[in-house]
Amino acid sequence: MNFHSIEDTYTLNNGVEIPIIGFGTWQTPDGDIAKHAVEVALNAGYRHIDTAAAYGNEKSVGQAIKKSGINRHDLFITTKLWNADHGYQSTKAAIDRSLQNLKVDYLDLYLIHWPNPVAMRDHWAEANAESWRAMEEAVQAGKIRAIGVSNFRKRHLDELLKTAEIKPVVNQIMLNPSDLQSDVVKVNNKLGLLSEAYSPLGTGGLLGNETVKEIASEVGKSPAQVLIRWSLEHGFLPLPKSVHDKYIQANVEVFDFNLNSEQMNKLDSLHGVSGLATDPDTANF
Ligand SMILES: NC(=O)C1=CN([C@@H]2O[C@H](COP(=O)(O)OP(=O)(O)OC[C@H]3O[C@@H](n4cnc5c(N)ncnc54)[C@H](OP(=O)(O)O)[C@@H]3O)[C@@H](O)[C@H]2O)C=CC1
Ligand SMILES: O=C1CO[C@H](CO)[C@@H](O)[C@@H]1O
Repeated sequence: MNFHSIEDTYTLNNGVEIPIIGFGTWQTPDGDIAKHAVEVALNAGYRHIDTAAAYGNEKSVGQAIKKSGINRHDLFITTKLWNADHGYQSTKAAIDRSLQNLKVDYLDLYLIHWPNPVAMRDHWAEANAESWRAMEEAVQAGKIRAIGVSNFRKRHLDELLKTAEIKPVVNQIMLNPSDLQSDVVKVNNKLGLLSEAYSPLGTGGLLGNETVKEIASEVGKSPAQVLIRWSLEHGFLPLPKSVHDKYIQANVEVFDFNLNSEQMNKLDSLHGVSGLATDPDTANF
């Protein structure tokens, strides 16, 4: 893939442009830490922030965005519907709550966080369909520009598409050399969904891997930069998270090198070294 800068975008299947790297915020504590991290990210050139109601930091993300003075239209903000809020009425309320927390008039992308919460296990398909209907209405009302899913597998997508009038644009899944999830990526591609790569660094667990370190020294970059570049080379959209200024900055300095096919193959063969994606049908939340 031929990317040149953090300003490059992918085009979603509804025509909306999405910046090719998003700033992750899971486990970024609400308050000063989240505000500072987002501020540093925006200064470093990130324009795409990935948060979720479940991360508990939407308010701080919103405050940092406001303080930055960056034009709202130059930002891309994603948040997600938490498991407790599935269903038509609850989803409507959850969307309004996220808008209120973030202090924005619209969201760029809103995702169903998990397809099969424990509390919905006997009626997950109906719950997703109802949540989706509320999300579609929010699109019609101008509250959301694009809607998508996260942690969905083929069966969840097939069910959703039976009733969806607006097609999902994104499936955000765990994607890194430890789990390529080729079956899910294949389905995403077939359906025209962009694969967003969460935990691109294996939540930090891949950074000490010998193969990753060896390739990092071959190309003169850090392990994190190699993993983020790996994601882009695959056509995924990586969402690296950090609360440290120097890492936040370094994680977007990935446009001055490439990985050759031998290096990509070596990384692709690291299956399981840092765990596998959680099965959404048995996940305990
Ligand atoms: N939809 C979903 O279900 C999920 C979505 N996500 C999204 O994806 C994002 C990223 O995934 P996440 O699992 O958080 O983790 P990442 O794979 O992005 O790894 C983050 C970890 O790596 C460390 N780190 C980051 N950059 C560097 C660097 N350059 N050098 C050394 N260490 C570094 C961070 O430390 P430190 O912060 O201390 O700097 C942190 O411990 C999330 O924040 C969230 O937005 C994640 C999980 C599930
Ligand atoms: O985004 C996420 C971060 O971690 C959570 C677990 O604690 C997940 O539920 C969720 O997918």
